[in-house]
Amino acid sequence: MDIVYIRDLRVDTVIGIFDWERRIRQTVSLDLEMGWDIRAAAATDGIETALDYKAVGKRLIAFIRAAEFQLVETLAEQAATIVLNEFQVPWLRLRLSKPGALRGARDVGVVIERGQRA
Ligand SMILES: Nc1nc2c(c(=O)[nH]1)N=C([C@H](O)[C@@H](O)CO)CN2
Repeated sequence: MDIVYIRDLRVDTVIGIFDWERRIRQTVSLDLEMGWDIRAAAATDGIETALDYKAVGKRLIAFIRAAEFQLVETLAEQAATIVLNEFQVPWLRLRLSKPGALRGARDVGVVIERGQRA
């Protein structure tokens, strides 16, 4: 299975378990690897058979901007569901990072894999 990816998609959102976090917007970063056979797109040189990473990115930006979850787990899971269901992606690996959330660490977060990898 080939992979179409998006790296370090940064979006401001309401995220966190503490009262002060409910009153501000914080930046999260998303890395996304999506299983996709790219041969048809390469053979035709047409976007019709490609997995359009711009369309995926725009959809996720809109969703994450409007979200108000407490946990990175919830945001990651729901973002993954959107990609699987709306873009016919059979498998994905998604890293959701929250930069600066833990003093001394660059970022924290979750990595999930969903779907069936061919
Ligand atoms: N597994 C998780 N642990 C923690 C989360 C989370 O979303 N998932 N969130 C927080 C706080 O919101 C923290 O990011 C504030 O700095 C703590 N632990």
